[in-house]
Amino acid sequence: MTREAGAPFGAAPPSAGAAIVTRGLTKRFRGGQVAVDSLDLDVPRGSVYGFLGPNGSGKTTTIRMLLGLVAPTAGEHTLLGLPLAGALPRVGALVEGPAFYPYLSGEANLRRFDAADPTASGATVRRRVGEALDRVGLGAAAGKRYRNYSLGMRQRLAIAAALLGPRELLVLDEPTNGLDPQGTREVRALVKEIAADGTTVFVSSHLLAEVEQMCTHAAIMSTGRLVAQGTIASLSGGQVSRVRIETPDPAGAARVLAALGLADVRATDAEVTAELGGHAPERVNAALVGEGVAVRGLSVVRPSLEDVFVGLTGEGFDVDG
Ligand SMILES: Nc1ncnc2c1ncn2[C@@H]1O[C@H](COP(=O)(O)OP(=O)(O)OP(=O)(O)O)[C@@H](O)[C@H]1O
Repeated sequence: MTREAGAPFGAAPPSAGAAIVTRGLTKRFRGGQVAVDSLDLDVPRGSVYGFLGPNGSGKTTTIRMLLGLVAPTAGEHTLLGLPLAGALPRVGALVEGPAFYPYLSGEANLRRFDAADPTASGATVRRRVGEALDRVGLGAAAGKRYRNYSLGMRQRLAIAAALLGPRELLVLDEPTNGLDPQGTREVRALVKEIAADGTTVFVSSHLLAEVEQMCTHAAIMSTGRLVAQGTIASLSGGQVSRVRIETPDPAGAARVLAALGLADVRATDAEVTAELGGHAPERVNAALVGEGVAVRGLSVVRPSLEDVFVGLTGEGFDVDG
């Protein structure tokens, strides 16, 4: 690939508003295993971008390449439209969380953490630590010892450590992993708050439901390859919605749906489903009732990211969380 003067890449120029762009990003470990295979990511600014894939699909390796912690075998990337060195001061990251001292307070831990950063100014540390603690909702617990923090508070402190400077992009590797349900809720809410303040958040997860709840966009990884990316709505919209009718008269309902022109009508003992297509559910209901078919329930089943993932890869997925 030839590099044009002034342009980060010679081919497929990234959009101006991109927070992260990768082109052909590849990592092959010694021994020949390809952990990440020619990855082309486009992460828009302002998005909460879910980087979704089962364990071992290459998420952590990608994040480590994005942050310069491991060298790519091939490919290129920019953060905030800049090469890595220029961008990193504006990027906060949580990868394999920082180790905190259990006997020190949250505030003292952040001060120690900040002191280890040669680019951080000692003159502003008090203010920056205070602001980071407030931002993650730990202002009132700043003086409490770390060992007395709940799991959610510990993870929020780790995120505070990533927010000790002004950040335009926050990269979080599986931030809810190992948390209890309360901690998980706290971290998800915090991610949304940080994004609402205008920071782009790139967050990896192996949990589909989590990405659907928390993110505006997603990329789906499978064994090192990107199988889809886009807004959550566009990813789910690639598959068709179905209407489901609960009825004591499935045969009658199936006839009405077929007569209306709905495709793929399937009847069981107590319900009928069909592809909704462009039909309005209320009209389907009216037609059924008009034809004397008793309707106990009518619902529209929208495809989830799980359906998309299974359709694209044939693999199952963790759906809890
Ligand atoms: N240093 C390494 N040397 C050799 N292989 C590695 C190394 N690091 C990761 N791998 C392999 O690369 C593949 C991708 O791993 P990676 O950790 O990036 O996946 P992941 O999606 O983040 O999964 P997890 O959530 O389990 O960390 C895996 O098969 C892993 O075993």
